[in-house]
Amino acid sequence: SSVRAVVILGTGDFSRALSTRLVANGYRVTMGSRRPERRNISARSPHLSGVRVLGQEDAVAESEVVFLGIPSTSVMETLLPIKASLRGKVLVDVSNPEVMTKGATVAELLRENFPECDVVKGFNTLSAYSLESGQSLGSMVVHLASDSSQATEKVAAVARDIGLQCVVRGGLNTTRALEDLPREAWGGWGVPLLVSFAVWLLWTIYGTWRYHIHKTHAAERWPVNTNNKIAGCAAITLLALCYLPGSIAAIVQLKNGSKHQAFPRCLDRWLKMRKQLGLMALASASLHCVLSLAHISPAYFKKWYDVRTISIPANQTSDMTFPIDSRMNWIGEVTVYLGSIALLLLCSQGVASLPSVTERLNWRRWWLLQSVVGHIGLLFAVTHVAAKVLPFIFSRPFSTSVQGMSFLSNLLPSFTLLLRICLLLPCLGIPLRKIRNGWERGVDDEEQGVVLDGVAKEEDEDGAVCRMEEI
Ligand SMILES: NC(=O)C1=CN([C@@H]2O[C@H](COP(=O)(O)OP(=O)(O)OC[C@H]3O[C@@H](n4cnc5c(N)ncnc54)[C@H](OP(=O)(O)O)[C@@H]3O)[C@@H](O)[C@H]2O)C=CC1
Ligand SMILES: [Cu+2]
Repeated sequence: SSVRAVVILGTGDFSRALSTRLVANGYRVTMGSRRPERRNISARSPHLSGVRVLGQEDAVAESEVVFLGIPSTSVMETLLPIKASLRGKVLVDVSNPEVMTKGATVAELLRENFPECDVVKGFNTLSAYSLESGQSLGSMVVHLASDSSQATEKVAAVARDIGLQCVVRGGLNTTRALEDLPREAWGGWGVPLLVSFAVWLLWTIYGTWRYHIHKTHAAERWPVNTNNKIAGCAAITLLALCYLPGSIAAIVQLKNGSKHQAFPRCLDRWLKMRKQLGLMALASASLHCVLSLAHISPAYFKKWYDVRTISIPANQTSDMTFPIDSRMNWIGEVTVYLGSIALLLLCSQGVASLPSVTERLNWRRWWLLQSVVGHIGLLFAVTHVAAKVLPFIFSRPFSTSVQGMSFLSNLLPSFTLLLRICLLLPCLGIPLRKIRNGWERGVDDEEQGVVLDGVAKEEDEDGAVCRMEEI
């Protein structure tokens, strides 16, 4: 069914944005207003020419599909007086309540009060701004909920006509969840942000104590010099926190002798936070890189440079020029190199985590990027920090090295890496693969039909879905 005419009640931001898209796609749009004579919509924008504004009751006669672009609080007072003329219409509730309300949603109230109408809830997750200006409309998704599949299809057809994708969510009893969607402002970022903040705070406190109280560096070195160390430590800590839970999950599976048991709740939540933790690691590493570039010089990184000294004879009488060039020594070069590669690999992770890229990766490439490239990135990061510590570890008291931020910050990442290497050893790696191919301890092997030499059948491999805990 192709509805080529649409009615929109209200002349506000949402109504005008939706009209712009509809008009551009050849729809005849009629708006319903409380004061139609004062709403010269077609004069407001050249994109809205041809849009007619009528009184609310007159407007609804123009199409079967009526979008309710009015505040949720005035939906009932607007519609009840014109109930008779709404008979048989499809009412599209786009509202997001200003305040959280308990009890029935607007859509549910509409169903109750307008039994002769079909009610569809949707479009509320869009913003008027993106609707009006969105260039890549293909990636914009509308969620629809309704008790009537015909009504849903009519609204979905309109949405598809203006370049939107539709997700059908179910009946009107799911509208509460739909209204909560835009409210989930943190969208899975709440806990990871808190964790990142805690990691940063910890290193800030330690770094400030270490350099400005214990070592008496001048306070003016705090913003760049000290913060650079803090950012580096935070980055590698967050990176470790991103890859540690995958290995812990593997250990849990080995211990259970099965992959069919649920992980402990906290591990499960930790596994789901990895993307966000990885992105926070990337942000911290980028800051570390910028700050490093800002002050990389022999004055700050003595140990990384061949420092040239000149001696002037005491009885010098005439002017002399001394060319001084301080090149980086091999420690400096290697450290910067390893750090740069680590950042590069981390960036590739960041790009791969963009939804538009993730959607286009098949599971195998995704696994390669997230797990293989990710662990190589961790390896580079760990060796980058180790290159700062190891060359000097014997030339100064061990207790001094241990207190250093580089040494401390590398403990957890090294442990994470070591754990992963252990899991690659045949004695653990082979049982783990068997478990991930479905083998269970304590179940008759013949009954399971799993390849027992531990090498998964290659044909199984490509058909399988990516297993989250493998990363
Ligand atoms: N703006 C956005 O980004 C989005 C908005 N929505 C939803 O769309 C609906 C409209 O939002 P939006 O366009 O931003 O709001 P606006 O305040 O910009 O517009 C609301 C319009 O509703 C009409 N209206 C009818 N009755 C009343 C009343 N009692 N009080 C005030 N206005 C009334 C008015 O038109 P007139 O004066 O001509 O009668 C007014 O222009 C809301 O339910 C909102 O939750 C959903 C997704 C995104
Ligand atoms: Cu570094």
